[in-house]
Amino acid sequence: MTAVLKTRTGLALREVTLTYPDGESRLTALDRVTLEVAPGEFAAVAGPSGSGKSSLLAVAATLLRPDSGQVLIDGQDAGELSDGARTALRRERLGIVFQQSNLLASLTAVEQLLVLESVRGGKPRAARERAEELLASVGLDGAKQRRRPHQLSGGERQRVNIARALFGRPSVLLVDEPTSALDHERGAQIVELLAEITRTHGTATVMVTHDRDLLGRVDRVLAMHDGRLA
Ligand SMILES: Nc1ncnc2c1ncn2[C@@H]1O[C@H](COP(=O)(O)OP(=O)(O)OP(=O)(O)O)[C@@H](O)[C@H]1O
Repeated sequence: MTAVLKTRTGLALREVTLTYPDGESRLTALDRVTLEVAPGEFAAVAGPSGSGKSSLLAVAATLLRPDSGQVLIDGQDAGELSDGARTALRRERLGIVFQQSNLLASLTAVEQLLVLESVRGGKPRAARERAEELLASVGLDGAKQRRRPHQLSGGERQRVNIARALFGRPSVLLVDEPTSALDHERGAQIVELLAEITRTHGTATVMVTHDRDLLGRVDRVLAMHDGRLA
């Protein structure tokens, strides 16, 4: 597989404000949020329910356009791109792990990764090897790589999600509540895995969580309250 050379500077949000319609007025979900996460840095955004954590992730993922402010991925201002260019930026530079596992029920673990490659049009054999290596690196090997989602545990499904997010060699890895469906020990293992991935893959990683017990392994904790970062 030809590696795409990427200039990596990570993620930056500058004075980002996001509002939602709220009856006659608007609700401010993000209030002038500024944040930088460097390559190889593991940051957590923690805060109570409704404080704006998922909104922050959606804006960083370029899935929601802020009312004002800038979102920069490896220095590229997402707001200045066409829809097509923004989709390409997302595909080439972002890895996103959503709260709900959105694995496809009919596909095996390894196929969950390969389905992305069929979209990208790379070489099938190299892609399969890379998919198998990535799954092994997140702790799924052998027969488990050939299982479908319902034949895997919640923690194993989350590992497939993470491997899938890494498949496109993202610069920025965005992870929403990765441990919400897991017990404490398995949750801690997933956070440990994300810390290791951040180091070995050099991603700028942002994990959203409301579980303060899981913050021991991160480099930086950003506290979110009422749409603001402390
Ligand atoms: N699509 C929407 N339309 C209107 N208001 C919304 C929408 N999505 C979120 N909100 C509101 O924006 C605020 C921030 O929500 P957000 O989901 O970002 O918080 P959160 O910190 O992720 O919460 P949780 O931990 O419960 O997932 C909340 O007041 C929420 O009710």
